[in-house]
Amino acid sequence: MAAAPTSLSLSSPSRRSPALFRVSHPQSKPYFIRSLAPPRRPRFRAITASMGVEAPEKAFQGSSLDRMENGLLHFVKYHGLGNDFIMVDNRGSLEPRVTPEQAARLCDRNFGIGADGVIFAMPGVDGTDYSMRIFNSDGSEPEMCGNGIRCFARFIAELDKLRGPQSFTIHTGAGLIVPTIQNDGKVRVDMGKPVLRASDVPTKLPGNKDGAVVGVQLVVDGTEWIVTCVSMGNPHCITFSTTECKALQVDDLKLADIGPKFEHHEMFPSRTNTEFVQIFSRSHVKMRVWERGAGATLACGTGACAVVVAGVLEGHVDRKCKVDLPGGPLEIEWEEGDNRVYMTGPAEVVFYGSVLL
Ligand SMILES: N[C@@H](CCC[C@H](N)C(=O)O)C(=O)O
Repeated sequence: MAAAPTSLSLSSPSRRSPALFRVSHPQSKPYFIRSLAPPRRPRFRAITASMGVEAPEKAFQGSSLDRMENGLLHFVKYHGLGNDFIMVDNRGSLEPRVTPEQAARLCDRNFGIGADGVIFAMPGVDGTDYSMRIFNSDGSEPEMCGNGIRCFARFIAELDKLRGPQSFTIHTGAGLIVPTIQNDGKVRVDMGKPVLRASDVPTKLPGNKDGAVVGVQLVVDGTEWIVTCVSMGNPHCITFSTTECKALQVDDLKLADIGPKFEHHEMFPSRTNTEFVQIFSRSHVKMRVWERGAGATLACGTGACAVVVAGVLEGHVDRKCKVDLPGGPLEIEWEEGDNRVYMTGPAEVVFYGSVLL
């Protein structure tokens, strides 16, 4: 990303969203610099603010970028089924280069880059290849992120210039996670064993099945929802039905109304992610998610895993199941032999950029 640009073009001008500048150089792949919205927040400035859009070639002749290099954070924006992340190369330190407050500003879709979270690629600990930490778009720090870890694997492969199938051991807040980049570019992840004991999820709902909360009633906003609680390192509350409606039609839900009421419900001391699920068959479901700390997202990998675990426990689905999310499908398998959950899905680069913190 340090290569001197030879051309600059505006690719998506818009009044509300930040402009993307496509930067080309003969020796490198094209990359993008995102010009942020006018600097209403003083510590978060647009690096291209002084560059005239009308005369980009001239603006780039000078050393304005060089002079700004010190305060710049280089990043790559990735997404997994539309669940999008600002990926930061943090391999030099176990201390994130961005504070939770800065992360929330970077994730802002109007005043920042726009993302569901900021992910840091850090040195490994306890013999692992790498460590992953993540801040949600509200600045809170979750233990794990399923779509994020697929992006993480592709990001690491890109940083280390690795081609073809690769496996990594990643230390996360949810323990050891192992993503494998397949020949087709998709990433299959060993997501570990689901945690079901109520106090470990955590939920204050009383366990009704070997300490797990499976298909119990929870009143939210005056409706009796039937819920199952699963942790994939991070907490999930999954619902397929209410006492009045045996089969949810998820497109009918007012997610922005009901989602926060689950997230902040007193039964979830660490807040919760919530998945609303519609069953098509024993091997195919559709879900919408309200994420803790990020709101409605287009996909949630840990959520899709938790949905299949909950679906098996409630007797709705088989252990191998396709989960449709607003951003696309994930293949999930909860293996009987080792009790581990495996997730397979895509991870893609969106653009490369730099921003002044
Ligand atoms: N989108 C993620 C989950 C990110 C963390 C979540 N918001 C939480 O706070 O637990 C995924 O793909 O798993």
